[in-house]
Order: sequence, then C-alpha cells, then structure tokens
Amino acid sequence: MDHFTYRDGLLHAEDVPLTQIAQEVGTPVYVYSHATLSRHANIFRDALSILPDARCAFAVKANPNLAILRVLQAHGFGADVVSAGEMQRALAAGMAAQDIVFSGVGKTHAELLAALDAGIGQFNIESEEEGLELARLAAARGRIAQAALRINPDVSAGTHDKISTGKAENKFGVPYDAAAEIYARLALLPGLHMRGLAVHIGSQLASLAPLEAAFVRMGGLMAAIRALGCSVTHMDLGGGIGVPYRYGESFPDPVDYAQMILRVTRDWGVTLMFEPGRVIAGNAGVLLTRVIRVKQGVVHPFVVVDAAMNDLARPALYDAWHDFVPVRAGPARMTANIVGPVCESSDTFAMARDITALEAGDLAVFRTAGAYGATMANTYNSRALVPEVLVHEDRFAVVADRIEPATILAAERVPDWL
Ligand SMILES: Cc1ncc(COP(=O)(O)O)c(C=O)c1O
Ligand SMILES: N[C@@H](CCCC[NH3+])C(=O)O
Repeated sequence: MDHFTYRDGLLHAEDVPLTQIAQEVGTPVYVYSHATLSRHANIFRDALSILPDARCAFAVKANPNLAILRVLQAHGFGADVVSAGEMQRALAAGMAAQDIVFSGVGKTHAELLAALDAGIGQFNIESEEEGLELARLAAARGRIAQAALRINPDVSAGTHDKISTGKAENKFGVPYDAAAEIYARLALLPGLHMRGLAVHIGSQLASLAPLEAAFVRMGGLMAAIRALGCSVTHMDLGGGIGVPYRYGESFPDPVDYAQMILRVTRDWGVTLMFEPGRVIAGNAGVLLTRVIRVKQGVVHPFVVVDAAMNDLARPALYDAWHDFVPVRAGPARMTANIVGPVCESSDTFAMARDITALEAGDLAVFRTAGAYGATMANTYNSRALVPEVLVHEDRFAVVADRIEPATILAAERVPDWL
C-alpha cells in the first residue's frame, strides 16, 4: 500500500495533487511520500522485532537522497554503503558511524582509510586481498576494524541476471568452500576483528526460498568457522526482498521473511544485520512526467513523455516494468508504446501497453520509482538531472534541485593547449 491515490479523479501524493507539483517544480520530477516511506520502515522493523537482536542498515544505493536518509535515520535505520560518497551521505543525514556497514568488491585505499577514520561499525570484506589491505591500514592507524566476511553461497536468487549477486560466477563475496579458511587466516591479523559473515544473493527477489537456502548454508559455514576456534557474533543477511511493480502482483511479506529467519537462525546466538533497500523505498516514489506529444506509429501510437531512460534507467537496463498511470483519471483507453526523447531505441518504457488514453500536455506517473530511480539517473543527451520532491501530508519540499546541463558545462574545462 502506498500514499499515491486518486481523489476526485486526480492523483495525489498524500494530500498534494500531482498537478500542483508539476506546475510549481516542472516535469520530469521524482515525488516521494513521507508517509509511505515511514510506513514501510515501520513494517520492516516491526516484522524483525520477533528476532532477539536485529539491526537494519538501509541500502543507500537504493535512494541516497539526504531527506530520505534523514527519515530512515529517525526510524532507527543505519546505512549499508558502497562508496565513500554514500558514507558521507549517511553521516550527513545523522546516522551514527557505528551504524554504517561498508560493502563492495572495490573499496579503494582512500575509501578504506576514510571509513577507518570515520569509525564505521563494520566492513563487509569481499576478498582475502581486501582483508589483508584493511588489516594493514588499520594497524598502521592504530585502529581495529570490525569486519565480516561476505560469502558467495552459490545460490540462484531467481531474479534478473543483472541484479543477481550470489551465484559462483558473480563477483561478490568469497567462494563458500574457501570461506572458513580465509576467515581463520584473517582472524589472526592485527588491525582486524573478524566478527561475522555477510551474504546478499540479489535484488527484487520474488520468493523467500532462495534466501532460506542461502541462510541455511550460512548457518553451516558459521558452525564450521566456530569449529576452527574463531568467534562469530554477527551475521549480516543483506537485503533483496522484491516489491510489486505491477498492480496486483504479490511479493514476500516482511512478516513471513522474519518468521523464516527466526526459524533458520534460532540457535545461532548472534546479532543479525539487514540491508534492505527496495522494500523500504521502492513504492514510496513515483516519476511524474508530461506527455510531449502522441506520435502515430505503424502498429501502435508512441506516447512520447518528457522523462527518459537517463531519468529512470530500469526499463532500458533490465526490461523492467513500471506501472504507468495518468494523473487525471479517465474512462478512455489506448494501446501505446511509451517512450522518452533520448536518441536510443532502448529509451522505451513500455511496448503495446494498455493505458488510459493520453494526449499532449497530460501528466502521468511511472510508479514504484522510489528505489533505483533518481540514484541511477545520468545526463545522457545533455539532459538535466531530475529534481526530487518529498511530500508530507499537505506540504512538499524540493529535496534535490534539477541540475541543468549548463551547470555541468560550467564544470568542464577545455585545456589551453587545444
Ligand atoms: C550488498 C547489498 N546489500 C543490500 C542491497 C539492497 O538490496 P535490495 O534493494 O534488493 O533490498 C544490495 C543490492 O542488491 C546489495 O548489493
Ligand atoms: N539497480 C537494480 C538493483 C541493483 C541492486 C544493487 N545490488 C535495480 O534497479 O533493480
């Protein structure tokens, strides 16, 4: 359930008609609902409250907007970050360094140092090489880095290949069979305190079964590591729960997720950590766009909107479906291809989609754009970066300005030797 609903035939974000945002901020624009974000954060946390000791770190990559992070910080979330930039955002949003987990296969020397100096809560080490480097840097700084070893459990997540992270051929984590010995070797290093394991098998998971299979394997590995005499006090179970992108689709419920985890981890005796992204932010945002024109096609007309693949990359990257609904409801229907203005055929949001009939000037939204939406935007075709708006009841605020191509141009230099 979200807070983008029709009242008197007009789509609202909470109590604000989207026509008002389009008029005052322009389009395309990302619109987030505080109430939905807050609702999803509460549902997730409440579901996990059946676990004896669980901590949540929002996956910042899903939506790094400062205002969004601030809301989640107020709901007790820490942050799962994958770059120094994301770490700075989490800190700027008021998240405690202790509540930050740093994941990623390619943390640079500079990023490891910055995270050590910030005193973050946990490094999720993705290779023995990274562990050795971190230990060396921490020892040289007179620090002890708290660390977990990310495992590649070789479990198929049953999601799109490009967002699958837990198969042996994926770059993430260390191979399951080598993990216990790597852990034991890293645990001997000064500068590192190996405290646990981490796993994340992929995103937009439609079923709990692959997660359960991965967690069961993690339990076995934890026992093997303890049998080597090493301590394991923390288990980071990642994120990955999917959300409905099409009206009526059903996806795993956080309550069932928590019950499955309780069942699997009952005698682990550890602090459990979670890194949800999409399930918290996905349905809390829409991309509001205006129809530029409707162009005749050979089979179906093209509804050309002012949002494009540079603003919302998911359809072009993963053939992802986003429901597309008009701001002003109407009875007439049409079958159309929905496309943006970018000079690529992949700038197609939908083909042969049955939608409410639209004409030039009409407003519409792509739903479920609160996660992996604005954060993946770019300036291809020298298009502006889309602004972002947060709605709270009858108020709204621009929480990220539109960045015009002229600003980017001003940052570029032509060397004087040209
Ligand atoms: C390490 C890690 N943690 C958490 C997430 C968040 O995943 P999701 O948004 O599917 O919950 C991701 C993204 O897949 C990830 O790579
Ligand atoms: N960007 C992807 C999710 C990637 C998750 C990060 N590991 C998507 O939009 O679905």
